[in-house]
Amino acid sequence: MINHIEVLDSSPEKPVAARGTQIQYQGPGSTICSHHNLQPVHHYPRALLDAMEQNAKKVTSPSKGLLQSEDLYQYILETSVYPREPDFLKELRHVTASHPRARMATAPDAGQLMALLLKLANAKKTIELGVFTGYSLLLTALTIPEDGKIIAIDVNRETFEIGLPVIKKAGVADKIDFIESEALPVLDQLLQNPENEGSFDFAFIDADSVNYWNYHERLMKLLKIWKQERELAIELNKSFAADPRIQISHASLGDGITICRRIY
Ligand SMILES: C[S@@+](CC[C@H](N)C(=O)[O-])C[C@H]1O[C@@H](n2cnc3c(N)ncnc32)[C@H](O)[C@@H]1O
Repeated sequence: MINHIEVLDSSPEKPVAARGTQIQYQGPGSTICSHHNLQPVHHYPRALLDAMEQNAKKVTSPSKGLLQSEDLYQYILETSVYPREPDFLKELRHVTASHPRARMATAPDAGQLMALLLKLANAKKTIELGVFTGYSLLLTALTIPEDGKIIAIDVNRETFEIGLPVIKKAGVADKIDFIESEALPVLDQLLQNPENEGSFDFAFIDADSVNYWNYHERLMKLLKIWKQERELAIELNKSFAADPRIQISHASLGDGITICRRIY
């Protein structure tokens, strides 16, 4: 069962003090996160750094992902990603393409995964650190429900404004509270209000990698703690029992199986 999700973008193209990606999954009451481990680059073996450089060269435009072959990456984009990419996101991607730092934008294949995680987490209240022109922000806004909210923080409002017309056209600008600021003080300010503790369903961290650990520590307080599976199961069983639209059989098999038949 996935609860809140913290996603940290760990592209090696970012101006970072560390390289390497750690992906972590914890079971029930879970957190999924990937982040740079905080070792300076020179702590890595030379051979590993050389291999990383070779990989970076092999993957050309758009040079996202860790695939060894550009053809394979293109195949994935063309087969599974572009056909399902919402038109407003395509438009935002094209608007961003001429920007000299266009490569900072979330890649569409990463976006596809992020949309899935947002849905799996049933995310409604989210926070994003590092907006750039807004690809991941628009994706989040399109994915969360009508009454969902996103706090989006970036030091640079100018780049946010490049994508803003598309966000407005998509009709999701009302879900976004953009804050032009360094991310850390905003997180600290959010933590001043106890109501914000444990209130966010999803966080996307895509700003300055040197601060990822600082962000992570604060987000551990801001993100929701998911109820344990047992509590959820008890609540769910109560709701099933009270739901007149279904006929149920709660069988004492294993640790319990409920079979529902829709009758209304
Ligand atoms: C990789 S880009 C974000 C890409 C974006 N998520 C997207 O999908 O296009 C990183 C952004 O982080 C912002 N940034 C860098 N340091 C920051 C900080 N300390 N606080 C807030 N934003 C920061 C930069 O201005 C830049 O727009």
